[in-house]
Amino acid sequence: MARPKLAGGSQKCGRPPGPDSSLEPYVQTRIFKIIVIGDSNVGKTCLTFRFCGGTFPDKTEATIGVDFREKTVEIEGERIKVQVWDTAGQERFRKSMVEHYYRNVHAVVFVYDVTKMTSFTNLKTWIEECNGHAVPPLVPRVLVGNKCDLKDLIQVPSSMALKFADAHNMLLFETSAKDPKESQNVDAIFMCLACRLKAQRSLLCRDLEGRPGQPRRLEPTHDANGKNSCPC
Ligand SMILES: Nc1nc2c(ncn2[C@@H]2O[C@H](COP(=O)(O)OP(=O)(O)OP(=O)(O)O)[C@@H](O)[C@H]2O)c(=O)[nH]1
Ligand SMILES: [Mg+2]
Repeated sequence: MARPKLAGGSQKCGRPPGPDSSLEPYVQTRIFKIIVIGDSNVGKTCLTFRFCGGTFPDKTEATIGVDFREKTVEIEGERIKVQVWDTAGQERFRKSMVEHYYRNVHAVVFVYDVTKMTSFTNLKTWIEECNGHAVPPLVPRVLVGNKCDLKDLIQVPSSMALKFADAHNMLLFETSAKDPKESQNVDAIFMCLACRLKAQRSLLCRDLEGRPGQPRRLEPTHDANGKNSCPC
């Protein structure tokens, strides 16, 4: 079984101390660890394939343990490595790995299959598992209904999914890993999370840089036009 390369610990602000402060700033690529969770067969592997590789795989097999995929994206001039953990949906292929999934996670994507009601009702179990691993409330979560291309087979109405997403403070994306016309929508899932994380971590850095004993205030980041820089 693949041993996970553990992410985290590399999100430093500023630059390391150096002998010559006139040198170019040392640029460290930040890594955001995003885990993709949900029942077996909902399309987690295909969604991560679509985002990281831009294609829909001809054939997939049940994921064993975890598969890692990566994509480097640029947000407001900063290169960020999005490290996607494609987890196993089948209990027997995930049980020894669960602790690794949640350790130092930065964001969580919950996936269900819009053509399979049980994959939607099982979401509460996945959320319980996530909560049981003490994932901090600041870690953003999104809900993804996959296989929207199978229009005649839809069992989970959008209204029901939206209500659930609202109740759990998540954004909802309904999409298809298979339909190439949906590829931007698939990208948006991960880009939205990366933008949020970047914004959050800028606040955190600014907060940590505050002088000890000084009052600290967290404010949203804005671009040059004064707009909030997150697209979602
Ligand atoms: N029609 C359609 N089929 C899809 C879509 N996404 C995935 N599939 C199919 O669904 C099946 C399961 O996809 P996977 O991505 O392997 O599912 P998984 O969630 O990774 O499953 P586990 O690894 O067992 O947890 C495959 O036959 C895919 O071809 C989609 O958007 N539309
Ligand atoms: Mg898989």
